[in-house]
Amino acid sequence: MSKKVVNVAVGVIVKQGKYFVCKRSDEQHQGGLWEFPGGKVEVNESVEQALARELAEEIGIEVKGSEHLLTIEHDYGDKQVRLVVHTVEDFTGEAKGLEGQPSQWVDFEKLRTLDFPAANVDIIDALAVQK
Ligand SMILES: Nc1nc2c([nH]c(=O)n2[C@H]2C[C@H](O)[C@@H](COP(=O)(O)OP(=O)(O)OP(=O)(O)O)O2)c(=O)[nH]1
Ligand SMILES: [Mg+2]
Repeated sequence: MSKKVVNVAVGVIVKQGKYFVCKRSDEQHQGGLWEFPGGKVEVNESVEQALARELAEEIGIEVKGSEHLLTIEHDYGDKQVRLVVHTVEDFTGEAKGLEGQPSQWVDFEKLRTLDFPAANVDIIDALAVQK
C-alpha cells in the first residue's frame, strides 16, 4: 500500500525584497527548524483556501492574491508531504507569529543560511532563480 501523502499549503510572504519566516516549535514534525508559514489542507478545502486560512491563523495576514511557485513531494520517512508553495505579495495586515512562534523578515542572503526542513531546498532554489 502506498503511504498517505499529507497536502500542505505553504506561503512565501514577500515584502520589499524580504521574506517572512517562522520557527517550528520543538514538538512539531521537523521541529526547531525555520519554515514558511502554512499548514495542512483540510477535506473539502482548496489549496488557496487552506493557504488563506493558515496565514490568517498563524501570522494574522489576509491574503489578497498569490501565485503558485512550485509543488514538492518529499518523503521524510516518518511522514510523506506534498508542499504546494505559493508566493504571496498581495496581502493586508502586519505579519507576526500569533501562536507564540519566533518569526522574522529576512533578505535572500540571510534566508539561504537558515536551517529549514530538507524539502525546502527546492523552494530556496526556486527563489534564487526568480531573483
Ligand atoms: N508550514 C510548513 N510546513 C513545512 C515546510 N517544509 C516542510 O517540510 N513542511 C512540512 C512539515 C510538516 O510535516 C508539514 C506542515 O505541517 P504543519 O505542522 O505546518 O501543519 P498545520 O499548520 O496544519 O499544523 P498541525 O495541524 O500539525 O498543528 O509540512 C514549510 O516550509 N512550511
Ligand atoms: Mg503550520
